[in-house]
Parts: sequence; structure tokens; C-alpha cells
Amino acid sequence: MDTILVINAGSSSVKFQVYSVEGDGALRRQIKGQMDGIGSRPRLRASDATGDPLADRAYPIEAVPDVPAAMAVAGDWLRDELRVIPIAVGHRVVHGGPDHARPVLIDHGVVSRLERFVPLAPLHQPHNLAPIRSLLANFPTLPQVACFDTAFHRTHDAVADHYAIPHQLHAEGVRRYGFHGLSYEYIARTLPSVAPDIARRRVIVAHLGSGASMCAIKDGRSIESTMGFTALDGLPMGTRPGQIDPGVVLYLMSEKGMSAAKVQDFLYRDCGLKGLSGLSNDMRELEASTDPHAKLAIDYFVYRIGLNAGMLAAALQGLDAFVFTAGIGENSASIRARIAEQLGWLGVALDTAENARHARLISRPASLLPVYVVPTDEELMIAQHTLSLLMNGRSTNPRPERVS
Ligand SMILES: Nc1ncnc2c1ncn2[C@@H]1O[C@H](COP(=O)(O)OP(=O)(O)O)[C@@H](O)[C@H]1O
Ligand SMILES: CC(=O)OP(=O)(O)O
Ligand SMILES: [Mg+2]
Repeated sequence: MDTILVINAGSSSVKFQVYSVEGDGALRRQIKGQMDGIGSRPRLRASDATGDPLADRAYPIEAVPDVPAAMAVAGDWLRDELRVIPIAVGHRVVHGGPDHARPVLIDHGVVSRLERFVPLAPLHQPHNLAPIRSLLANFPTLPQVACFDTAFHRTHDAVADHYAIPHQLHAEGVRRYGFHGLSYEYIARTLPSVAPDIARRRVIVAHLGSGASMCAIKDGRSIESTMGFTALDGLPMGTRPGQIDPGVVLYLMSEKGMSAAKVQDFLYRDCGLKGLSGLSNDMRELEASTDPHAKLAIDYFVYRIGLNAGMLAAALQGLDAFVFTAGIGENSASIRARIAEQLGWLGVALDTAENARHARLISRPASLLPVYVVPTDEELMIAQHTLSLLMNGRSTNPRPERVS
């Protein structure tokens, strides 16, 4: 059986899927799994094509202290126990920089160009590139495809792509890239079948996971994102602060004597829900806690989503639907209810029963703004792009390169 392996290394998890390529060129999912709780309570879970469990294993924290260790454990399991030998591997690569508006077949030149973006995505890019490098060294003829979080946002107008800084820096690549693009691309492609009434209209998609962002989508295309040059900006996240006055960074350096490396570590690992609560980066733990700092962290998360929704609605010049996705967005009915309340001024009326059962449409028929829950599937998006590049030497749904 010809199979495609997909690897998606996020900031707190490694997700993988194996697809078979059928005779008619269709993709069929055979294995879906993830290693999460990395560095806290590592757990490998996987299921087969019918959803039956293939593995559910907890590991001691020392056995899986970080993302590379998680990738090694999952890779060994796939190869040694399930005998997965793919014909191609598709990778999520978080930062594609200014020149990648679509997925690419990987060679040594591509890898060295993508290395340049490691400082712009230190939680992700090194983990995205490590398995690519190792497969390139060990299996040089195995086709590998890089699919970028930034690519879906390359449709932004110049005004959304710039910071108010001298042009030279924009030319060098200091731009508002936006991230989680594979997730948004999947949602944009899925809406015509799950919510045809809104698919071509003005939609905010809230990708609320360990990393969190929101995207303004109009007629299936991204026009604005809460994230920018790096995945630090916008909403508060598990360990990242989201929008912060750059003056705070200057203060940390000039008054607290922190080096650039220390500040980087601080902003990527010690802030967000974790920093504000002093307890955890995991929304489940905060929701279960009675600590007032946990409550403040959740209040802040909900409040900032409300503020940013106002900003994106302005970018869209109106709003026709709101969509929740990713770990928190798909699984936490209580956070969705809090956000829906925050969006009350837009006419949102939540259907509490439908919300509690994680239905697709969770607003009442009388709601002025329909609210949906659409589970994302970045891995399927990657598998489709990988197959498309294998068959045609080009990606699906090609978009023109932006000319800035
Ligand atoms: N039932 C739940 N309630 C609240 N939060 C949840 C729930 N399930 C998952 N999450 C949150 O989702 C996050 C992971 O989301 P995910 O999209 O998988 O992130 P990533 O891909 O960045 O690792 C976890 O950190 C956790 O906080
Ligand atoms: C870009 C980003 O923040 O990704 P993740 O949510 O997977 O950490
Ligand atoms: Mg993710």
C-alpha cells in the first residue's frame, strides 16, 4: 500500500497521520495520532482508519522531555511496530517567509533557506526542520513536501502586510506574515460543504489551541490575522503573551538586564496563560482551578479574543459568521460560552445545549451572528498538498505570489 506520512510539530504536541493513496488518487486516513503533554505528562495516542485505538501509552517525563524526543518516540513506533514505510512525507513548516505562497518539494536549498526563519519561530521551526534534515540525509530520494503556516496569508493587501517602520525593513522581510494558515485553509475549504450560507462571506475563524490566533476570511481568502512577524503577536496563548507594548521588551532589557536570548525565552515560554496564572499553560487545568490567578488568565484570554474580534470585524467591514477551531475552540464549551457572551454586542445568541454537545452550529436560529464549531485538520491539508505536488509537481489551488 502506498502511504503518505504527515508530521505536524506544534508548540506542545507532535501530531501525525498516515494516509493511503487509493487507485483513483483519493487519500484515505489509515492512522491518526499525537504525542501531547510533552514535558509534563507525555502521552502517545493513536487510532486506525475506523477510529479504533492503536495505542494509548503514558511516558515518564524524562522519557519525553521535549518535541524532538516526542518525534523520535512516535517515529520509532510507526516504523518498528506498524511498519509504516511512506512514499512521501509532508511536513508542517511554521515559517515560510516572504517567498513561499504555496507548498514546495524539499531539497537541500529549500532547507537552508528555511533555516533563516528559525529565529522568527524558535518554538516550531527547529522542530519542523529536524525531521526533514534527518530524512534527507537517510533517504535522499524520498520526496518530502513543506507546507507553510504563513502561505495562506500571502493574499493580504499591502496595508495588512506592513508595520509602520521604514520600507527597507519590509523589503528585508519584516512583515506581518500571520500563522496557523494550514488550519485556516482547511476551514475555508470545508465551509462550502458544512456551512454553505457563509462560505463566501465575511468570517472570523478563531484557532484557539496551545498557540492561538484569529483570521479574517472573506470569500475564502485570508485578509487579516492577529499574528504578525512571529507567532508571538495577537491573542494570549499557552506560554506566549500575545499583543504587548514593545516598551515592555525595552524595559526588560534596559532595566532588568535581560539579554535578547533571555527575553526570547521569556516571551515564548513563560508568559500567556502560564505566566498570568502562575499555574499552567493548559486551559483544562485553569478551568479546573479555583485560584484567582487562573480566573484572571481565563478572563484575559476571553477579553482579548473579544477585542480582536472587533478589530477583524472592522477589517472585514462587517461580519457574517464566527467559527471556533483547535484544541480549546473544539473542546471547551465553557470557554466558547464566555467568548459568545463577549460577542453579545454583535448579536450572538448561543444555544447552550448545542454548545454543550459540541454541535457544528452552536448559535440559536435567532442569533444575528451564526457561530460554528469546525474541527480543524491541518494534517489532511498537508497530505493533499503533498499528493498534489507528487502527482503534478505543483500544489493544489495555486495562488499568485504577492508583489509588494
Ligand atoms: N477539553 C478541553 N478544555 C479546555 N482546553 C482544552 C481541552 N482539550 C484541549 N484543550 C487545550 O487545547 C490545547 C492544545 O490545542 P492544540 O490545538 O492541540 O494545540 P497545538 O497544536 O498548538 O499543540 C491544550 O493546551 C489545552 O489547553
Ligand atoms: C504558529 C503556532 O502558534 O502554532 P501552534 O499553535 O501549533 O503552537
Ligand atoms: Mg497546532
